[in-house]
Amino acid sequence: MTVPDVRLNDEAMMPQLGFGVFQVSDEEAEHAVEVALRDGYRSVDTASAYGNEEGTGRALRASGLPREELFVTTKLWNSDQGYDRTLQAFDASMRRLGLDYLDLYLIHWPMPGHDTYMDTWRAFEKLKEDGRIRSIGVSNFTVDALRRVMDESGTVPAVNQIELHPYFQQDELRAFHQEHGIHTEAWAPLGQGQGLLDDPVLAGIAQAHDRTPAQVVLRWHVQVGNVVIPKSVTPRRIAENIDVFGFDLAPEEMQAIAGLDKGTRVGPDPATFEMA
Ligand SMILES: NC(=O)C1=CN([C@@H]2O[C@H](COP(=O)(O)OP(=O)(O)OC[C@H]3O[C@@H](n4cnc5c(N)ncnc54)[C@H](OP(=O)(O)O)[C@@H]3O)[C@@H](O)[C@H]2O)C=CC1
Ligand SMILES: O=C(O)C(=O)[C@@H](O)[C@H](O)C(=O)CO
Repeated sequence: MTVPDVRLNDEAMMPQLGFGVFQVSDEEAEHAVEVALRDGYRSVDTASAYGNEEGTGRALRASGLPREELFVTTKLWNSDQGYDRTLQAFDASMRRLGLDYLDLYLIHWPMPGHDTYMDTWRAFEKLKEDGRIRSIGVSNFTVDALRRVMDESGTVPAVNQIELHPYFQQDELRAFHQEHGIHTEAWAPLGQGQGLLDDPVLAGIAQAHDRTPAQVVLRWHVQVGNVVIPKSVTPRRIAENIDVFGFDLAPEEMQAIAGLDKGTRVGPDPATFEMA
């Protein structure tokens, strides 16, 4: 299974579908990433906060795949924000991953009340200038935080990784990303497996294509243009989730899914999430 790439605003290419490892132990991540890489995934999304960078790194090395065929993302946790702390946290993540460069580094949350994301971003720019990171981006950033990063640094984040699924479609933020050349990456693309996958509209579309509701949701993301990083530790689902490039949703099916938006999150609100 080959996944198409998207071109980021710094000209780097990123697979449109990757593999997420939130809420997966280090050992489980090693096994799940090995399965995913065998099934054709080439992009992996981890974070220092997930506690599984080491297992992820072991699986990447065990795959024997050339480094340039892999796209690895990790994230700077909230308690490491600030210029010097970021440089140290990056080194620690790279040691755990066992990599000598990173494809994409994200500020995990803006924590606007702490007011440290600008210093953090300057460290990201330095790491990119030094060739240690290919692309720098953010996660859970609001329009206000994105504007400030762009206005004060002059650098446009390559990616904003945000909660996004049919029940929480983020039209306004996606439009802002499009206007400024920021790529939208969807976390919890399957709504974290809660409720969404039982939706009767998705069930009907899935039945019409002889696919599963999860495949329909992931196909919707792909056709909308999002980068997606579904997580699973179940081998059958890992294979199913990457098998979404052999069918198309019709305009009326895309429209029906657009109509499912409830504006309800499964995760924290970035405007107020300050956990450090
Ligand atoms: N930047 C951020 O703040 C955040 C980033 N993320 C990133 O995004 C990734 C994806 O988001 P995540 O929160 O994990 O949620 P997802 O939307 O990917 O859902 C994962 C859940 O769905 C289940 N599932 C997966 N595939 C299927 C399927 N085909 N059919 C039915 N159920 C399925 C999984 O079960 P099982 O594993 O048991 O198969 C798991 O319970 C994370 O792993 C992480 O990398 C996530 C949260 C926040
Ligand atoms: O998974 C992530 O990447 C997250 O940041 C979230 O899970 C977040 O830490 C959270 O949900 C805390 O309750």
